[in-house]
Amino acid sequence: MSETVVAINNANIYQGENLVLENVNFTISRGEFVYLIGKTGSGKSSLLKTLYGELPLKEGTGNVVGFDLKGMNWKKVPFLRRNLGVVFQDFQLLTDRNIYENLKFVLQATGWTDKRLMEEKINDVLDKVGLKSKGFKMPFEISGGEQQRVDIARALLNSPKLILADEPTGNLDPETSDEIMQLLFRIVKDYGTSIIMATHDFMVIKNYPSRTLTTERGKVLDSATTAIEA
Ligand SMILES: Nc1ncnc2c1ncn2[C@@H]1O[C@H](COP(=O)(O)OP(=O)(O)OP(=O)(O)O)[C@@H](O)[C@H]1O
Repeated sequence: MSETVVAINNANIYQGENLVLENVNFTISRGEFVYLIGKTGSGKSSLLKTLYGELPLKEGTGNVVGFDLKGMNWKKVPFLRRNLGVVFQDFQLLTDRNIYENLKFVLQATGWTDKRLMEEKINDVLDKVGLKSKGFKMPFEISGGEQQRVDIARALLNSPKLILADEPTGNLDPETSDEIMQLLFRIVKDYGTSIIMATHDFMVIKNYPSRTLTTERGKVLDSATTAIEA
């Protein structure tokens, strides 16, 4: 039996008083890559926000990397986040320091203190994303694709079992998107990380087919259990 990293059962997802998604049910196993697609405003971000504790789960049950979402105390949310990697399209690096120092800043903010361990970890994640020799570069000295790689490196810092990626190829040209997709699929294969990636990029889905969750008319359809067109 493979390890379950996300289990959502009979969940209703709200934005304030508004019900956005109803009766959501899905599980994701270790090492699965799952797309999250759907029209603008159909609830993708709301679902991702629920998974990383930004929106409370009011109805139904949810477990993400061992954390119970239902009734989660806000004090626990940082611990959940430390066990997740989050990648956004509009991620901004701190412009006053190089890439290495940007990553060190994140480690320190999540409780790391040992200098040698931090150095090892930063070199490790930069190596994983193919930027080992670029740690000394300032943010303005690297390309959009490299910035996205740094964001993925940042997401890997705390060795998460699950990465949530919201449109990670949204601002990239097709060739650079392709490189980012290869990197994400390699992370899944090599480290058994699970990834949920929200996207509008159908070229990417065509070139890298995988299980797909679709938000549509207040429901989440799952290609693993429903016959839907991706
Ligand atoms: N902070 C908020 N407060 C109130 N309503 C919100 C908020 N954010 C989103 N909504 C509403 O919730 C619904 C779902 O929005 P959501 O952002 O989850 O959609 P989405 O599928 O991620 O869209 P996009 O593809 O544009 O990112 C929409 O009706 C939206 O207007």
